[in-house]
Amino acid sequence: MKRIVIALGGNALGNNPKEQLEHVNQAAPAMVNLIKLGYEIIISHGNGPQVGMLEKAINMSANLDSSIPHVQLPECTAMSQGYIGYHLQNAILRELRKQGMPWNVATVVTQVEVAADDPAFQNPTKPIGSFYTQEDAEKMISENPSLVYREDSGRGYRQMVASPKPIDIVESKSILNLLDNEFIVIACGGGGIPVVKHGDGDYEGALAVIDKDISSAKLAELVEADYFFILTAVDRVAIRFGQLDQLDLDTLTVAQAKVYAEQGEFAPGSMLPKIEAAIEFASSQKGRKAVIASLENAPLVFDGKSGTIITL
Ligand SMILES: Nc1ncnc2c1ncn2[C@@H]1O[C@H](COP(=O)(O)OP(=O)(O)O)[C@@H](O)[C@H]1O
Ligand SMILES: NC(=O)OP(=O)(O)O
Repeated sequence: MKRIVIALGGNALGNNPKEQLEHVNQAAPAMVNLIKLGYEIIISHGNGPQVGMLEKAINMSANLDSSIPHVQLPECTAMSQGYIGYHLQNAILRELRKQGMPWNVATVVTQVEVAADDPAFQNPTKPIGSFYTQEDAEKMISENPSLVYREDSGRGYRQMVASPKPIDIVESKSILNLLDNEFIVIACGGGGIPVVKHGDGDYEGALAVIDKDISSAKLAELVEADYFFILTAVDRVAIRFGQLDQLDLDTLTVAQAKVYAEQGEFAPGSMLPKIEAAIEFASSQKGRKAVIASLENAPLVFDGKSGTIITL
């Protein structure tokens, strides 16, 4: 049976529980339809806005009320996996029931190993949380100089955190076992909880947020996927993005994508990791297709009528 990995963008999931429910409910029928067509699906998702919201909400409360503990990024990613997985698995289960399909759904709390000496720990590039004006961002930096805020794809200023490269999916055996037993698996949420492996085999959480597109490419490799859909907030990858002469692309070869990436066409921390993940997947084996498209138009995307297709 052919396998499809679907990576859902954290920004495309909306800014609050109500919006998130609407977005996953809208996408669920199209995902279940893929199962009807004979594919196995594996779902991953981002958590940029959500992990930032959790981290800020809990730590601001902890600053005001000593009975509330401070929490760090790995715990916040774990929470975001539960929060997003809960909505996703319910939306898919409801759709499966409606269609009388006997599949099960499971969200796997997934840890992803990173290297303790990854240089990314010294150079924060992953945008998390809400978008702010430059003035608000400068105010927050003056209150806490250890924070980094930078502009994110013309959408405003966001907090930047370290984003080390994923090395290995700790729960890979559980994911494969669930797939072999007819489960729709939701895994690697928020790129996975970043962990460093110690000599004794124990894992320790790392202060970072892994890019979910790069982790999803690892997930696609693990499950030997045939297709890799990266669903975000734009219909297609563009060159000259945001300019008057923006050009949306229907197709992109790996070679073209590399050239455009070198020319700086894709914003770091947003479109660039999607392109890198698509290149990694499409290059790994001839015939593999990666598609970057919008979550909102998921039915059209799975029908081949929207999105940018990246092939070797
Ligand atoms: N060249 C480009 N083509 C299309 N979108 C781009 C490009 N460069 C930057 N972007 C921006 O990247 C965003 C996708 O990244 P992001 O919001 O981080 O994704 P996610 O949905 O995974 O959270 C798009 O919505 C768009 O605003
Ligand atoms: N963790 C992560 O990559 O999240 P986004 O897709 O929301 O940026």
